[in-house]
Amino acid sequence: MAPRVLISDKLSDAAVQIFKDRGIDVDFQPDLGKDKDKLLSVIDQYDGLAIRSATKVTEKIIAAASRLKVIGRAGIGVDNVDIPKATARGIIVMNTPFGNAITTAEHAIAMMFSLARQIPAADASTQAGKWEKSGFMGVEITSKTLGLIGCGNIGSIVADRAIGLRMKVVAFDPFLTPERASILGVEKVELDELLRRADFITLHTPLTDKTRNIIDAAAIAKMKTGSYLINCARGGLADEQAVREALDSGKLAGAGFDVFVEEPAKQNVLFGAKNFVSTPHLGASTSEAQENVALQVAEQMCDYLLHGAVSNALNMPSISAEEAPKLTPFVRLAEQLGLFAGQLTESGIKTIRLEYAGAVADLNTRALTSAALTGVLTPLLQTVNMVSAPVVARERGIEVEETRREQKGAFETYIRLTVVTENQERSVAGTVFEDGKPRIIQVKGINMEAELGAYMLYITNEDKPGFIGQLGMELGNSGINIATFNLGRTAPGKDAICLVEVDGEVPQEVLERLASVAHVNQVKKLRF
Ligand SMILES: NC(=O)c1ccc[n+]([C@@H]2O[C@H](COP(=O)([O-])OP(=O)(O)OC[C@H]3O[C@@H](n4cnc5c(N)ncnc54)[C@H](O)[C@@H]3O)[C@@H](O)[C@H]2O)c1
Ligand SMILES: O=C(O)[C@H](O)COP(=O)(O)O
Repeated sequence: MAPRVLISDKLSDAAVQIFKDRGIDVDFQPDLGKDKDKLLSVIDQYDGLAIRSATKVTEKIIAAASRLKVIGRAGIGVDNVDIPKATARGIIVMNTPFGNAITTAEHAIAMMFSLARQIPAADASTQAGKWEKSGFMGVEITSKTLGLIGCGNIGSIVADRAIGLRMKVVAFDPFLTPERASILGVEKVELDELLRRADFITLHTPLTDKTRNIIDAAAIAKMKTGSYLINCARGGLADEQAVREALDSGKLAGAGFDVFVEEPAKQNVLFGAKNFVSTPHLGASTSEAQENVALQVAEQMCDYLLHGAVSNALNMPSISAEEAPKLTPFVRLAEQLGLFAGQLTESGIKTIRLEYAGAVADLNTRALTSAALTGVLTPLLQTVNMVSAPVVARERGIEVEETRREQKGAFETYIRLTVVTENQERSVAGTVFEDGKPRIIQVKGINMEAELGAYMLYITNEDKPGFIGQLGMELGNSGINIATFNLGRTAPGKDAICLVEVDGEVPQEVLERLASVAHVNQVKKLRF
């Protein structure tokens, strides 16, 4: 059955066409996202949800989204999605981090000019027939200092445009390296210095616990009298009440906001203040940007739903469409190794170690580790997947170690997974053969070569004559057909491991009989 996608926000038609062209069943309901109850009642019918900022993907929506695999945000900000809850449910959340960056940067620059020349107020006055030529004295932008708070994708485009306008640009961004600042031509400064020096301040950070109210009354007090504030990033970065007071007192000569604490902002403390310019979250609203983000989100969602390729996910390592076919058999192998070890593990896991040797070490090992963790954790928690497994492991205090090394030993490439518990350390290694099928090549240091079928028996025994015959007889007498049989041992007469693929479920009483066969130490059934 084709995957089903719901578009619940106003996205360009280009997205609908892409979903259709790629064989995905798509419902385009641009206003549905605003109706929480309606969304809640239909969300269980979809594998994918494409949104902008109007759809709020809350914990409740996620809990009801029993089929949902991917949430695609046609845009940048994902503060309308409960990412931890989506991650816990194994739902990928992806965005389009660059598609509307230029457009939003241009909006910030437009705000700056609007404020400097009071264009909206002058327009209203002129069209009202007042011709107040002396009432709208402006300021020049050339040679003024622009203070960027946040110098990522959008902030750096704003910097580039401002430098082109002959402004001096200073930036506060703890993650901006001096090298990057120098490439951009901006001066990296601390926040207090920025507040003190800037004539125009523009906000370009996400809304986090650290950035909420980054411009509050105390910050405004440090700003130059007569400076200007622009917020085209997120409502809540500036304290709206404090900004209103600063506009009223003249501390701020103007403020331009595209975003508000509460949206849609039908009423706001800032409305009506002198030289306050506002737009209704239009930062990304150009036809170019909307086409970009719609195309990109639709392509990304299709790639994931149809091929497992992951790009721009916020809660999962990327897997490109090119690497997905190469990676897929190793993902399967990593998961099988994890399932193998997970089913044999009965006490609390302290550490999971992954060793990638040979060519596999050059693949996307973060994705492979996520797959291996999924396998280990699945016997404990049925609902875990590649998105949620790393988080679940971290929450449970499991240490995950990854090493990569040159090829060593008989196989060109392999993955070894070791599970360390309170009581023991158990390792299992595997590779992918030419036929693309995963094989187990070593269990607890014992070499073998086994394909894993749906029903397996894992038997540890002493290597003594007659064991195989007796095992075969017990299974035969119980009507259980052996599909494949693989043996390995440390040395003749010593510890041995037997992996048997059978054609169906092995009942408990048969397991007990097998466990009582001479020289058998342990019998376990495994499912793959
Ligand atoms: N108005 C709109 O329509 C619109 C459109 C697109 C994006 N946005 C918003 O613009 C903002 C910036 O987007 P972006 O694509 O540039 O994001 P980005 O992740 O590329 O850049 C954000 C920058 O903020 C910096 N940062 C994080 N915490 C900080 C802190 N405490 N102090 C200073 N800097 C900090 C980061 O290091 C990063 O460089 C986001 O909030 C996004 O949601 C708004
Ligand atoms: O984060 C974003 O991409 C912007 O806020 C744009 O939001 P919108 O897609 O709802 O216009």
